[in-house]
Amino acid sequence: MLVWWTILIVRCRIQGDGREEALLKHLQSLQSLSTQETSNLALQERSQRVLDAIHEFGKGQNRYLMSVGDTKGRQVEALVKEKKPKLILELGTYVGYSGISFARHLVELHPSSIYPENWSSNTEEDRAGYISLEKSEVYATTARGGFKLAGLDKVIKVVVGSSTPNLKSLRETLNMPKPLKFDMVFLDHLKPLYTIDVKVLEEEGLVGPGTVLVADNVVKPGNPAYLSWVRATPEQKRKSLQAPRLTTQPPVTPNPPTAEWETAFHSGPIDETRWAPDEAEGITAEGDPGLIYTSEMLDGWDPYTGEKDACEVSVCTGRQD
Ligand SMILES: C[S@@+](CC[C@H](N)C(=O)[O-])C[C@H]1O[C@@H](n2cnc3c(N)ncnc32)[C@H](O)[C@@H]1O
Repeated sequence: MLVWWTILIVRCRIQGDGREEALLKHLQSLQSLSTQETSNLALQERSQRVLDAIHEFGKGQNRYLMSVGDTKGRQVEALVKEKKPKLILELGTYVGYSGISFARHLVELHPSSIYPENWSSNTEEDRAGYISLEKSEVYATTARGGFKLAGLDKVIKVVVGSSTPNLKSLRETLNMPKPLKFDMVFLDHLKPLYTIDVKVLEEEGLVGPGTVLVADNVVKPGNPAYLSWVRATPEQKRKSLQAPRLTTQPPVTPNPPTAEWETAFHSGPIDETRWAPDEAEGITAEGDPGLIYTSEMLDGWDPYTGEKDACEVSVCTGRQD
């Protein structure tokens, strides 16, 4: 488990070894993705061609791409169609696979909404759109290229920078007046940042009753700190916040077996929810412990290795004062 954490952390920190730039060149060279070939296609078919081409590229030697993949991706797509979110936030764009998979449904679901190119425009308008945060400029460039080929460059806005400080200022960046919030958030960036970043979103009112949180990789490598936060009751969360914040990282623990979740929660969310990693850049947050989520795992598997993995889907159903 520790090995997986380490691999994922290292993977997520690096700017790539050139495979992501190579992917963009490859996509742009494919005749099947040229404007000539795709301009008459429906959005679903056009975007699917790009997804298939990304997936095929990732099968090559030393070309593993850390995308959500087909099985988990389709489950989240079904959720998008069911919940009909207007505003979706993604943490961790990478080369854009998940962005293409999920954002392509927005246009069909909300054909008469405005997809602002410039988010500083009129805040009264009925906005829909997909905002994706990515730390690496290199990955963001590849993703933007893919979004254009898929016909989604007007629907998806990529914000480049580190998640935690950018989430703090996101309401301002997007000129989103209160109480406007995200209807869906897909967390797929640095795993130890999930908990602190959700707490920042809760504090900023960018998630709240009605929001659906979807967190990838909660089995491989596992994320007990995050699961503790979204599965705890308001009482448990309030109690845990009375304990002092941790200044050093507690030992990384695997997900407890299902039968032991209750015990793990017995005295509030486990220790890691009170610790923020260095990558949070000094930002701390207590979240909004009054928010109530119903939370469960959607089982799936890794697109290339076939290992079991899952997304945690947490629907915020209300607030207890
Ligand atoms: C697993 S990949 C995302 C895969 C993508 N969602 C998909 O399914 O196609 C994780 C991404 O998170 C980015 N990342 C890591 N730490 C980040 C941070 N603090 N803020 C924003 N992005 C970060 C990495 O650069 C990487 O592109």
